[in-house]
Amino acid sequence: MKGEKEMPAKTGKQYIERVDKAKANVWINGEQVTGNVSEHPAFKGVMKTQAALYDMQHDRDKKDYMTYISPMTGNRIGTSFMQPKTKEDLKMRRKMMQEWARYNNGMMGRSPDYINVGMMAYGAAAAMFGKQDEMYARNMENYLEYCREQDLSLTHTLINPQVNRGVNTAQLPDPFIAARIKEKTSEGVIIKGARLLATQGGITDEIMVFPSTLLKQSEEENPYAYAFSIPNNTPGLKFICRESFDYGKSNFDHPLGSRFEEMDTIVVFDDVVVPWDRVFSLGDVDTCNEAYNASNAVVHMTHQVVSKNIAKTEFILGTLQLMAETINIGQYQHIQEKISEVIIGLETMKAYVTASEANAKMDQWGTMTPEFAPLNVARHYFPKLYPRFTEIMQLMGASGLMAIPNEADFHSPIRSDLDKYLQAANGDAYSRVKLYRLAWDICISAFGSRQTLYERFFFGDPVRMASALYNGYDKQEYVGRVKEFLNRSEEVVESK
Ligand SMILES: Cc1cc2nc3c(=O)[nH]c(=O)nc-3n(C[C@H](O)[C@H](O)[C@H](O)COP(=O)(O)OP(=O)(O)OC[C@H]3O[C@@H](n4cnc5c(N)ncnc54)[C@H](O)[C@@H]3O)c2cc1C
Ligand SMILES: O=C(O)Cc1ccc(O)c(O)c1
Repeated sequence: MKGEKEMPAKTGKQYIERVDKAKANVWINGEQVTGNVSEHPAFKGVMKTQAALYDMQHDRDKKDYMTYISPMTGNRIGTSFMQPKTKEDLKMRRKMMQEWARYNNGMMGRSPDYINVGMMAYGAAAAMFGKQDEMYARNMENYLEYCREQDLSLTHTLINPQVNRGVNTAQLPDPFIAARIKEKTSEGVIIKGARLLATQGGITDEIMVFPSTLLKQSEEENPYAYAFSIPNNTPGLKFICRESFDYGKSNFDHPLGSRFEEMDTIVVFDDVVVPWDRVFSLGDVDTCNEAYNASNAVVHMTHQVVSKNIAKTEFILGTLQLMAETINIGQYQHIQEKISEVIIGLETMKAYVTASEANAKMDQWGTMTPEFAPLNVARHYFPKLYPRFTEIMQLMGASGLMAIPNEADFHSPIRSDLDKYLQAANGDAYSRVKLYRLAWDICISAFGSRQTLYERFFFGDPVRMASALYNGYDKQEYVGRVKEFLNRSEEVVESK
């Protein structure tokens, strides 16, 4: 290992300057963002938060685990890019990811560590991309190094447009609805069509365009089989945003939406030229289908997800308990039972992560890899838990979730009414409304509803994921035990 050199792990300011300077083609509310994206009302809150995450890499008290020394360059870089070699490395990486997650209360699912750990795994497993052409393996390896040493932020897009899920992509009315390979030239590969749903689309440096839901092994699927990454400002690339859930309100009024609104974007490729050195796989259905699992990217990304969900559950638990204390409902048994459900969820998530780290093993790519089974179960379980958490918040909050005048009301002539009628057993009206506005932003607002949808779907369709779990799980040992038991009881009957 070389000695420690400069520190390219970037600061928040560098993050913002880089994204602003890139001037990606982002559309929102019928208009193209032409000025600095970080000053646009839809993005400025979340970019400020993301900048704060990057600044933690430079915090004197945190930098020893938020960053590490790159064995390749001696640079001090972000820990989420680290290839773990020991169980201690995994723990350090979790500590780093949870530091970020606790800052955003688990409300930013696509903080850059999510893709960084996936990219680390793809880069470590680069050899698997080189089956058809060694160049792809080299590209993958070089790209990981580039992301890591430049501390890039990445969005990603894996899903084809939701036009007709009853047919294969190739059978849609127009073969260029789902983004596909149009042409290969000396410059690179020309891609045309669209993909969904790039969260953080307009506020990152680059986009990773990887395969998702399994492609069928057939000639007609080949143009849809590819993996590449390009800068968000590549000519022809366009991000179409949904309406923003950051309405420009204060932190008091919209405590979460004003800070953590990540945005989701539809990605359009209008004859985008992907340079050859950014192509990791092309027309190779097999490699595309196996990349996610065989590289163990799925395992490392799930390690991030579950670590993040621990922070999110802690925050839900704290909010519920504070609500119970504020209006004095903690003594009722059903309230205790409901909060216990969240405690059980929290302890379960913690146990899954602990087990995955304790049973971690070195994989074939030289990466210390958490045990997948507990993490896999956690990623199936949380989409069921989280909607229940928000339901519990509604059931405990009741009218309190609607008796939430905003900050302007507290600075108006009706203040004395608010102080009198919205006071709480434990707290004045202002702090009680502040808390209940937070609860509203968790379980009712557009921001909160999107969080619930996110937890249900962000890792794939839960129905098909459950089928994959069912089909991949070895059940025969248990079937055998039952058969053995049934036979055993017959023997007892016969011998009587
Ligand atoms: C808030 C949010 C953020 C997201 N962020 C990202 C991101 O950053 N990057 C990214 O790439 N993706 C992202 N996604 C997309 C996510 O990966 C998909 O939502 C998920 O994979 C499900 O795919 P789909 O939305 O196309 O649903 P569909 O596949 O269209 O499913 C719609 C419904 O039809 C059913 N269905 C469809 N096909 C079948 C079938 N074959 N068998 C059984 N049932 C079927 C499903 O069960 C579901 O009920 C995000 C999604 C959300 C909601
Ligand atoms: O690949 C799939 O089908 C599901 C999937 C996995 C990881 C993601 O980040 C994502 O958005 C969707």
